[in-house]
Amino acid sequence: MAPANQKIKTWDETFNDESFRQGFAERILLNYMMTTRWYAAKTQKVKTIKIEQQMPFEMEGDETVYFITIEANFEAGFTEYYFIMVGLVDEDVEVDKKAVIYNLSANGVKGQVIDSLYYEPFRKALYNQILSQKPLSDDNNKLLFDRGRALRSSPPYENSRVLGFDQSNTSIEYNGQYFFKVYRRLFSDANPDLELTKFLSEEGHFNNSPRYGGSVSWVKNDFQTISLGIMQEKIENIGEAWNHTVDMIKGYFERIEATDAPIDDIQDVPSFAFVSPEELKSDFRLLIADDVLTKVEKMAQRVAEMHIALFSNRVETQFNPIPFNGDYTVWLKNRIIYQLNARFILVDENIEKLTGLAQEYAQLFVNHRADITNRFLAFEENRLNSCRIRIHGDLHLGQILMTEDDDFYIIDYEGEPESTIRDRKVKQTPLKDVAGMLRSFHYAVYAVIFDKNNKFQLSQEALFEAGEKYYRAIAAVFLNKYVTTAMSENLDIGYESEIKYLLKYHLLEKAVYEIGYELKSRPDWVIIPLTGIKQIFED
Ligand SMILES: Nc1ncnc2c1ncn2[C@@H]1O[C@H](COP(=O)(O)OP(=O)(O)O)[C@@H](O)[C@H]1O
Ligand SMILES: O=P(O)(O)O[C@H]1O[C@H](CO)[C@@H](O[C@H]2O[C@H](CO)[C@@H](O)[C@H](O)[C@H]2O)[C@H](O)[C@H]1O
Repeated sequence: MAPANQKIKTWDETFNDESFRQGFAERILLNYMMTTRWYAAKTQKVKTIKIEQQMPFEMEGDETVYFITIEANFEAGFTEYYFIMVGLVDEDVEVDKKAVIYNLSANGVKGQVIDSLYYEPFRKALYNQILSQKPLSDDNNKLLFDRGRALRSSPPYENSRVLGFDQSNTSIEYNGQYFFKVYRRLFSDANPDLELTKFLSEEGHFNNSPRYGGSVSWVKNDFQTISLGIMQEKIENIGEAWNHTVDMIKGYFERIEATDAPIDDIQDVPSFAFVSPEELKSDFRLLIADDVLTKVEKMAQRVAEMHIALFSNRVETQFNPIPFNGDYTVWLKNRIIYQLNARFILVDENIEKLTGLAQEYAQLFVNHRADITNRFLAFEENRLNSCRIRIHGDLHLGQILMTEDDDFYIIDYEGEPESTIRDRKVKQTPLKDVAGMLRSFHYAVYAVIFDKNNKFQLSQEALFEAGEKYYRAIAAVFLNKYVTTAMSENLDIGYESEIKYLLKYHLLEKAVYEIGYELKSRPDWVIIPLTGIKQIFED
């Protein structure tokens, strides 16, 4: 085996050889990326691929890991950027199979080229670099390491592990207490997740979002800073609010069945009402369960507090609240109409593959094309006095972690996956997030009804009726608590009619977005947003 320093030299020379890097990107990296969860463009044909930027990171013992960005141009005419840290380890170093990109054999040196996140000594070095905040730079680029509030006391490195649930990102747990999310797909700007997590933690003093622990960013030039990863406090939790809500809804249907409660007699709360739990009839409260209402109120309170924090900076243009105006209206309508037209095409292409109720509702959606389009085009900013702020942008029950003491933490501020980075940062009404939450409760009701593993005695018609009553009651309790909390801190969301107007708008917008998301990622679920749209039109 070659001596260690020769190995290092060979790796450095090899990696800095332009023709090696080109072949590596085209023949090796692309194949490797196809095996990962985070490479989003698996179905797209790549036209060209290259290592766009690289920055060496020297570890103890002179081992070099390269931070690289990969530029992939697709035949369909778009470009995506990805991020990976690659290093060379000896053949006998045991690493997770998932991490091995390639077995290198060059100039008598053999080793494994790996995704270094899976290499503990590298994770440790990365952690220490964040604590030290020492930048790395060369002639063209700079990598910045920032340490935030959660790591202010510089807790020494103890241990780390790659967490199993990587999707679009890869997450590392440090010292059992910190959560480091590495962004795999890069935007040509700071990631909203980083901007908002840092703001809420360091400035907004919102306690129910993970405290900001630090970040790694690539500064390309004076105008472009690209987020590579964010360190944050790990929230001890008992799972996403989604799973708990689904269980709560199952409990509701089971109680109806167990008590033979006539569904017609269940209280009918009007759509978009603001109702406190005490205003619900006691027999309905028993069916829903009081602790469920308490949890719904707590979630509403936390969402309102997040918005109050995001509303708190009146000075910095990045965060200050602003009014509705013509530019926003043009942007909003263009974006929605573009998305809507794409949805009609997508539904049309898929309608024959759908069956039963899903096909029936998809046909209804297509038949309502003019009506839906007109609702979006009717947006009128002149009647709006409330403000726009930076918002979460993709809020739903899966973005809320529940704790053992029945509290809730809001995570993942990356925004809607389909939107461009610019669109994700446009200030919008906070009621868009509220609409996201209401859609999520509606989703949960129908996810329970359509889940074939649930063997309810009630007919589907009865489940729909009971489910809609449940949804309207939960939505009313959520809205009541949200609005009361928001108003107590003068969060400018407008008065009742404006609130309802904006909510209706964004509920429809969200459901249209969801049709596309479901048809592309889990077509069996498209029935849920289609039911949502039908319901919105019946209201
Ligand atoms: N700060 C945190 N503390 C604990 N768990 C977290 C934290 N942030 C994220 N998670 C866990 O990681 C999962 C994925 O995180 P998320 O931010 O939604 O990443 P992605 O955008 O890749 O889906 C969450 O559902 C949650 O279980
Ligand atoms: O969490 P992501 O940012 O990846 O959001 C995407 O995936 C979500 C599903 O995981 C999707 O949310 C939709 O399904 C949820 C239940 O699984 C439901 O709670 C949401 O209301 C519904 O929108 C989200 O739309 C998508 O952007």
